[in-house]
Amino acid sequence: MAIRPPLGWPRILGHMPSSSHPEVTASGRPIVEVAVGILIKPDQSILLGQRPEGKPYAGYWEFPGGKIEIGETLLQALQRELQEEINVSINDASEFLVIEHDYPHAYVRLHICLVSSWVGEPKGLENQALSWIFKKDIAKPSLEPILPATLPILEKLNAFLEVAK
Ligand SMILES: Nc1nc2c([nH]c(=O)n2[C@H]2C[C@H](O)[C@@H](COP(=O)(O)OP(=O)(O)OP(=O)(O)O)O2)c(=O)[nH]1
Repeated sequence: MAIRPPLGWPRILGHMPSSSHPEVTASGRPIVEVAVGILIKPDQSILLGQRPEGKPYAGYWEFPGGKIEIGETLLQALQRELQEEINVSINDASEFLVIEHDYPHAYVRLHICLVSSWVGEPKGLENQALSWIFKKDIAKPSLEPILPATLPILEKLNAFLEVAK
């Protein structure tokens, strides 16, 4: 797993990570670019959702988000995924982390964004369960199982919130 901060990237999330010729790993696997949103309330609780039936790792907890389509900016992909999955609309987000993970089903690059303001009450439009996690539980939520690449995000977020307080 590789973790790197998105230093020097435009804060407006205006870049287009997906292309018709995706980047490939050293072993030739295409890199799937994914937009991930961490909804965070003023009390610093955050939203997790359970992956719906029919997807790889169904039932695992994750942050809302999904694959970035060709020609979409990161912000556009995040706006679309949050609307489709949890019925909220957003105008802005800030990049937090980029993480890559090699799953059996795909090699993914997660563009993780913090979302502190949205319109609408989050609701699982794909029949998925949603759960708010209190700040004190972010490092080790009691929800199980959690997607392998999502666990280090929770640890990084917890460390970030500790430093930022
Ligand atoms: N949304 C999301 N995806 C994550 C997280 N952690 C993690 O490893 N992933 C992986 C799982 C998937 O391989 C990939 C997201 O793809 P997806 O299958 O959910 O995307 P999608 O909603 O566009 O799905 P579809 O159109 O193929 O049905 O990223 C996370 O916290 N949130």
